[in-house]
Amino acid sequence: MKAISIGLLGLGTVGSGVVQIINNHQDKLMHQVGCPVKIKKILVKNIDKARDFEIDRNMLTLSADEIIDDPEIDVVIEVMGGVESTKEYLLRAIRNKKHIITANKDLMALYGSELLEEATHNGCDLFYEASVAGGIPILRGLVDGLASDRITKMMGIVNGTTNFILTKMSKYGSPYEEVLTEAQQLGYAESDPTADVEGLDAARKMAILATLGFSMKIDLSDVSVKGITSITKEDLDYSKRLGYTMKLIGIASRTDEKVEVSVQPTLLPEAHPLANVNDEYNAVYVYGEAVGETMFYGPGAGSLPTATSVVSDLVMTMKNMRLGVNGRSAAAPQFEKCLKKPDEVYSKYFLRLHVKDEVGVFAKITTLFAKHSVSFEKILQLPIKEKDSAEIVLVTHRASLQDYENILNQLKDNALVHNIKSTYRVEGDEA
Ligand SMILES: NC(=O)C1=CN([C@@H]2O[C@H](COP(=O)(O)OP(=O)(O)OC[C@H]3O[C@@H](n4cnc5c(N)ncnc54)[C@H](OP(=O)(O)O)[C@@H]3O)[C@@H](O)[C@H]2O)C=CC1
Ligand SMILES: N[C@@H](CC=O)C(=O)O
Repeated sequence: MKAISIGLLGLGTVGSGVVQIINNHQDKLMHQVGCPVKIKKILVKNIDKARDFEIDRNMLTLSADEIIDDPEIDVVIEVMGGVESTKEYLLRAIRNKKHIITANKDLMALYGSELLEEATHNGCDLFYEASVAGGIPILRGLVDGLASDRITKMMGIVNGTTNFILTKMSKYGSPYEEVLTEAQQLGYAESDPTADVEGLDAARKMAILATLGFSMKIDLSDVSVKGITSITKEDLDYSKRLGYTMKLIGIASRTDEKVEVSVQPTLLPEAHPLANVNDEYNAVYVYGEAVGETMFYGPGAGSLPTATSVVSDLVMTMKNMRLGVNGRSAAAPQFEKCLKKPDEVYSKYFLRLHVKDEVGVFAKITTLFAKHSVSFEKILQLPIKEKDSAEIVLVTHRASLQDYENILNQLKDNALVHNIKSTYRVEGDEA
């Protein structure tokens, strides 16, 4: 019985997990697909690098061509990262009739449709389950499990690194830099962690989720993004005091055929299930018109969890090979994209202001909000050390983004306001 031959691009955090699962689960794979699975070659950047697991050095190569042009290799697994040259490697591999499995959300968010089209054209599979939420089978859940439903909203934590950082900062008061280093050491962060902390990694995942969930081509540039770098200890303390937990939340919502996709630090009521998703764990709520509310939960990053998704894609590809039905992993988007305008996006907002400490200031601020029909759900007014200043911390009732941005602009120009310290979205009381 001929073994399925794999070429692996990358042997880092995810790649080493893939090797481990394929080697340790041979019996299970054999049972699932009816033939052995063998990794033939592995592309790395540095052959002499010390690795904390055993690997036959003869399997390692510095030349991608040895994998892409090898006619014996059936499936290319890409876990090296990068965009432009990685895209060229995968396009060439597809044209050489190799099936592709990738964990690369940077690539899929930017060039997913082009790669999927090329794969379909060449009768090849292209699966990318690990690109969103690591070990959680969310893409298959959307595309297969909820295939019969109309998805209206997806909301969740889709970046393990930032969830790890926010958990440690708010629960234990750990310093940001220290926890980021820990997340890097644990293999959760991207090679350049800026993508994690600036929200870009989560935005790529939300673009992929929204494209699949809404059958609409959502581009990365359609996602509004704010990361966690400006969150302060004071913000976390005030959030707690008001009964909230801060999380980096991605939302993709659709009303009629208009959509909003965003990633931003968000306050959730402490009892909200997403508020209790901690460390590197991810969770995504998916609301369907027929099914109602579903929640997908699990490890969002790390070697073996992510590799589990990669190898599950491999099993799917091999089953398709046995049935002779490869090349059907892409479904063309069904709907035209129409993004919501700021006056169609509604939320509550947390706002922290430093104002002049004088009689009547609070009433004047309230009046400014009231002019835009925005009222407050919670409010704290506190003296601060700075001379002549007071701090106001408030949470609004639901308001349109347009109204809220107009209010912020007026506050910036108001002589009573010394400083707008921070503002965050507040979610979680309604679907
Ligand atoms: N880490 C995680 O938890 C998750 C990661 N992902 C995605 O999986 C992919 C891999 O991530 P991860 O394993 O963490 O990354 P690592 O940095 O740990 O590993 C990258 C691997 O690719 C090799 N490599 C990188 N660039 C090149 C190049 N130009 N030529 C040849 N080899 C190269 C490296 O070689 P060498 O070993 O010699 O340095 C290394 O083995 C990324 O797309 C990431 O976004 C997805 C979900 C979760
Ligand atoms: N850096 C990513 C890895 C998985 O996609 C994360 O932290 O979620």
